[in-house]
Amino acid sequence: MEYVSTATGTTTREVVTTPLGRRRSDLLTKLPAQGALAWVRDGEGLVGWGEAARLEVTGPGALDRAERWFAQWCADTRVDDPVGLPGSGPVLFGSVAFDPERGTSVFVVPAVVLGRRDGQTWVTTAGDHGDDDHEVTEFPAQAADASIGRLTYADGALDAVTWCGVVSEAVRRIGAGDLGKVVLARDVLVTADHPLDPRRLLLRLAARFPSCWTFAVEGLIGATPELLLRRTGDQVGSRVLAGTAARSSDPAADTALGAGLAGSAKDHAEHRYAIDSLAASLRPFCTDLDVPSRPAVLTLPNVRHLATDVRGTLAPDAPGLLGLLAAVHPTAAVGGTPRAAALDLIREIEGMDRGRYAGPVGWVDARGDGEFGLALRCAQLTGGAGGAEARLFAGCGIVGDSDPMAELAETQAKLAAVQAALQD
Ligand SMILES: C=C(O[C@H]1C=CC=C(C(=O)O)[C@@H]1O)C(=O)O
Repeated sequence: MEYVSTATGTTTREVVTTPLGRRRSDLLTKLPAQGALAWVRDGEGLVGWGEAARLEVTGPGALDRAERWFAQWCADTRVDDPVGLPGSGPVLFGSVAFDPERGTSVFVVPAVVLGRRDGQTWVTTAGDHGDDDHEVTEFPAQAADASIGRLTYADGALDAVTWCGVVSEAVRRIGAGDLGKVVLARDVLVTADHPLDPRRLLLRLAARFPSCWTFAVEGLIGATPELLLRRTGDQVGSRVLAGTAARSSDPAADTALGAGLAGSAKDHAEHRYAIDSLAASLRPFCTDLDVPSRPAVLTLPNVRHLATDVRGTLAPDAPGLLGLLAAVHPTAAVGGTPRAAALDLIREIEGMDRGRYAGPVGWVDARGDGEFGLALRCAQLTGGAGGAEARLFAGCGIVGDSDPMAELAETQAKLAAVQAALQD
């Protein structure tokens, strides 16, 4: 497909997608260490680097502004895209602040994108970049096995005991009838002996969590099991998670933990809030929305979750993907119910700036197709270029019968996803 903008009549930029046939090499090994952008699941997806365009945005209407900005960028660009698949042609990577009105959301159109879908691989180049930007470097996959030495952990905003006190306060507020559910998170700080190469972390996360979406945008790196919204044409989908159980290395105990989750009234209540919030905010934009009545159990190496896959058909006048994200985020998987009361309580008692943790992260293309997950099970690399520091995050849904110690243990099980990928 090729189209030339007539919006300005002066097309100066060009985006060219070139098919590369059926290749099997690992997309993540092609990334440079600096400015790595990634959205990969089970060997397919997109990786990008370099910046043809960039937008940092904060304040009311941040996502709608980003949507208009990318639409204009595409309208002013000559596109040559013979591949014509979701993710080919111009692509915008985004990492949205948990609170887009107060935090900064980052959007990047990469200079180079390598994509793979249904076994087909392509490369897209954007803007007036020299050949150097298009050169594909190779991070040796074995380098992911290299040690980064000792890791030292420190408390983030709150120590564990204080955080349990915050959970108790939330339980009290829920008991008092102020709200039904709130998600509370904590952070821990980690310092390594050697620089934290994002590619090492990405490769290790992708290998351990092939069913999760391994992502990187602006130093926020993780493998999330939760898909907030996928749009393909007029089809929209979401994988809603809430309700968690730990795993055990003892098979009988592990089976019992899984059965306990499947039968847990507390976890089903937590899950229901998340499903209802997504369905209520998405339904007005859909001609039909299929919400299964009972969740499935999703098993990951470190935890199990209650999971529901929601599917719908968008109405012809539905907003674009970024506009839809603005409508549905935050669901009660990361915020709470009622939404406004939960966000107020988070601001009042959580004691931490979430930044882009628990915000939407993913990509959208010029057709409006794209995928955004929730930035969970992630680390924000904080040490700058060649840095060896990171901030890790985990949160839990709190309902009326939550036990603070059990919630602390749940954050530890969730943090273990990134910790295991960092460690030797
Ligand atoms: C907020 C997080 O998880 C959410 C997603 C799945 C299960 C959750 C839970 O059971 O509490 C949380 O809602 C996190 O991992 O930081």
